[in-house]
Amino acid sequence: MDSKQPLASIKNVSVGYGGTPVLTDVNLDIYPLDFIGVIGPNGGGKTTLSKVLLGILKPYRGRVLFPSGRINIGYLPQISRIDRSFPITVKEVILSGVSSRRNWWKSLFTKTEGIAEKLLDELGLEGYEDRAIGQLSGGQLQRVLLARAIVNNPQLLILDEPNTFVDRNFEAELYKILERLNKRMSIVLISHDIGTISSIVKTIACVNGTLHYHPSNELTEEVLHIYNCPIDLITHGELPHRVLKQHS
Ligand SMILES: Nc1ncnc2c1ncn2[C@@H]1O[C@H](COP(=O)(O)OP(=O)(O)OP(=O)(O)O)[C@@H](O)[C@H]1O
Repeated sequence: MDSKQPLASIKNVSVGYGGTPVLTDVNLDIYPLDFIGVIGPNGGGKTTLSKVLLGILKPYRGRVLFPSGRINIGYLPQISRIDRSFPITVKEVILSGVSSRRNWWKSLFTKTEGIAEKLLDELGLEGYEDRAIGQLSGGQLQRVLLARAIVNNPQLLILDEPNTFVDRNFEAELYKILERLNKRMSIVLISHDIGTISSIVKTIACVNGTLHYHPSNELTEEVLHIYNCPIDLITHGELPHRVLKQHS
């Protein structure tokens, strides 16, 4: 694949809800094997950015282009949006991702046998395929949702706050998994946890009504100020710790 050609290209996009823009004049190119951390204050438009990439929201102005042709995009939604009482097994959740971007008749003839088990092995959840999702811990459910997001072997994986509700151990494991996946797919990682993500992402986008792209993973207070990205960086010991400013 030509790494000079973006997989996805957001061009001068303005988008929002009910005619009111949330994001204005956004530009972003996503290249093969990019790993972009998306940060910004609550309500700044991070999830809206992912919806416009996924084609769920249509821009008021501008366009989202896929210069190298149509691509598969995997999506890990915020876990808080998942109804855990829904009676569905781990395997059913993972396989529900298989047909979502294919024609129904194609999916009927696609060999799915063993795919869920293979992904569960890869993510350290072997033997969990027949469990109901209500019987999983937050970290286990995140892994299952990640398996669903990558079941189509996407070129681009978008994760919306995957570190919410997970403990520190799983968080470290998740980042290792993402580093491994990044060898075969581009990743867009939305997170409040700027201190931690800045050590694994390659570049950063600050989203706060518009988007400022920072072509490295090093962020200082000064850079955040220039980008008008109201996030405080506070250092605790070795790991930079972060606190988001409240809505004004
Ligand atoms: N379906 C919707 N209808 C109307 N307004 C919405 C809808 N979804 C989001 N919004 C509004 O759009 C703005 C941006 O929301 P979005 O979820 O993109 O922000 P975010 O940066 O992801 O926030 P957070 O960090 O809290 O997840 C917010 O003001 C939100 O209230």
